[in-house]
Amino acid sequence: MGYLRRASNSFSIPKLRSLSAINRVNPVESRLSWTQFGWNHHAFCSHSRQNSKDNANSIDLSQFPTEKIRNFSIIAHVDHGKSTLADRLLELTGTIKRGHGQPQYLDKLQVERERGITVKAQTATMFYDHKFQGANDIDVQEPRRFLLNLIDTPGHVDFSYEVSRSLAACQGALLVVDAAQGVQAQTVANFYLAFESNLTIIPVINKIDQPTADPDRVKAQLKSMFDLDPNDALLTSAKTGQGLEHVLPAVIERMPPPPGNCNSPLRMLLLDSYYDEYKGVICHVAVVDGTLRKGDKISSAATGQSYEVLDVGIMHPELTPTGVLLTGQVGYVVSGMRSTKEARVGDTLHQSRTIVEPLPGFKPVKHMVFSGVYPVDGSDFEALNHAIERLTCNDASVSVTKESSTALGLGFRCGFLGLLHMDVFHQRLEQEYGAHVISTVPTVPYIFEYSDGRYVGPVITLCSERRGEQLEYTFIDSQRVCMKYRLPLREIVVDFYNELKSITSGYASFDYEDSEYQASDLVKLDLLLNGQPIDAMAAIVHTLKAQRLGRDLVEKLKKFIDRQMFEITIQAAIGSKVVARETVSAMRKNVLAKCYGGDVTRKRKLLEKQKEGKKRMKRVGSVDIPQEAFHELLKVS
Ligand SMILES: Nc1nc2c(ncn2[C@@H]2O[C@H](COP(=O)(O)OP(=O)(O)OP(=O)(O)O)[C@@H](O)[C@H]2O)c(=O)[nH]1
Repeated sequence: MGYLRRASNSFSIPKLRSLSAINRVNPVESRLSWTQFGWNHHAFCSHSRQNSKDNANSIDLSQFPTEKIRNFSIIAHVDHGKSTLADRLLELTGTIKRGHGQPQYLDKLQVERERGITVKAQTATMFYDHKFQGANDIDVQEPRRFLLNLIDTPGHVDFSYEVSRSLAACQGALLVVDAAQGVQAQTVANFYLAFESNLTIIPVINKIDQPTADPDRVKAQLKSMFDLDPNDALLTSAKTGQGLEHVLPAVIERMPPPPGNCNSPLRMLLLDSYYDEYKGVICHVAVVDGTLRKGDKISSAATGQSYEVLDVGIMHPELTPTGVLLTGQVGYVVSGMRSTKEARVGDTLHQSRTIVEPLPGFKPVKHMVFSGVYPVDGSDFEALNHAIERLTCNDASVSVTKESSTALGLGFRCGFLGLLHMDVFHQRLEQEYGAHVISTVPTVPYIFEYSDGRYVGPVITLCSERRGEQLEYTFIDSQRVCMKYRLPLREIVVDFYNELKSITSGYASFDYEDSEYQASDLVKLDLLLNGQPIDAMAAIVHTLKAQRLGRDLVEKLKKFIDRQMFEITIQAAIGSKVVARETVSAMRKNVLAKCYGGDVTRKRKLLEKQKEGKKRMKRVGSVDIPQEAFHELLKVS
């Protein structure tokens, strides 16, 4: 079994800062005396999905002061069952109909459904009636209705920015772990994200219906890695429904309510946004202090611009207007913002003409992979510009700057959090905006790590071949090991993950984070066509690998270039030194075809003239490089 996790000082194991204490601290315990209550509860369906539309404006949020609100996230490694668990909780509370025919309800994007992964965090508001019960069964109180905001987050490392932003609106997190697979890379990473945000963490061991489920082993891992009390773990099967009745009561009883002050001036955190053709930018917000009402005039702390609140409501799970959002509530606001530059994720929105201390916002994104994005057809530049504008409104973690290339024309240099993120971005551009793009070789620095038992040898070899430096080697249990490496990003950016998966039969998982820059023996490898450098194909490579890579690149490029009437040279060069060369020979026109017999001098003259002409063509001739060449070369370099 394999396991791979990130090389990070801040995430190194063991890192056990009184976790048990944190998990038990409930800031409002004394106020509500919750600790005296045991388990007992009933799920009352309060608002069905159908109703949510009919009940627009009829949901009275004033019934929900902060002590009746819980904001929590579901975090986990990829495929451990977050979205399925979210579905079940939405059904349990009547927020969506049971058997709504659309599994992973909160995975709304086409790309999420096609790939079966969560890419965007999604919030849904649920209502749940809960009965607190005392130590003896007679002491049961009347059910109280709670407003629960559930945020389903992505599991893949490339979208961890989504997770960290979502956690800013939460006071607790359900840490879902697959009962058979146990703790994996993103379990660790997400645990620490939640832990560092001071959230109350409830471990949920899911998929206990599987024949290979081993909840006791997972409990032991949770204890040894995170110091989480095994008795606090909930055992569930989001598939069969087993154990789910304990989840929301645990959320209500163990997690604290949001801490804000309803009497303070309004402060809300802009969590996310997306563009709607009719309404303009729709912002997802968490009201930290005060109250927001439809018609209010609000301002952005970042830009100073003011807006009128045109619509406000909750995601129940679709947009459901409520006319108001109170302290601690999470919802949406439409305020006539027209562009992404106005809706800045992490911004503080407040009542106009009121001075407030801006909220801390979010850590700036660190882009790991940069790649050029160009329209396939140069005349589509403006359309691509528009599409990227709209898409970045919904994906604040992409950086975009305009750039131009002699080979590809006008385009954009985009920064991504990883290759999957880059891939998903391209797919969304195509699916949601019909844009066809060419992307250039990804460039930039990375860092990561992993582990495994049986497969340790090949993994170590792979890392050494990729110029990795081992930093740590720890056993998680008898079958799993966690290895930390420092690797040049360039070495893992293209096919490292695939190779890792293949040499470990898919068992290894890995995570990474950036490390500081390091001095290295690097050169710029240029590709030249007829002596002209193709800037979009230039690469920074390690000196030791430059020659081999140069040879691979020119050989590969040769396959994509059609023969012309003139000879084409393809070269790889470091500065003025050519390290590899290939020639695409010219098609030869038979200029002597019409010379029947004739004297030798005339034939020679014709051949000389042809040679001259070809030289000229070679000088002025331009060579078409098909777009597949860019994709194929990306795989080589
Ligand atoms: N046997 C079993 N399968 C489950 C259970 N919960 C989820 N699954 C399956 O596990 C797979 C992954 O579930 P998801 O809910 O998409 O996992 P996720 O954690 O949201 O995945 P990402 O969004 O990609 O991070 C799906 O095929 C589910 O049907 C469970 O309790 N038991």
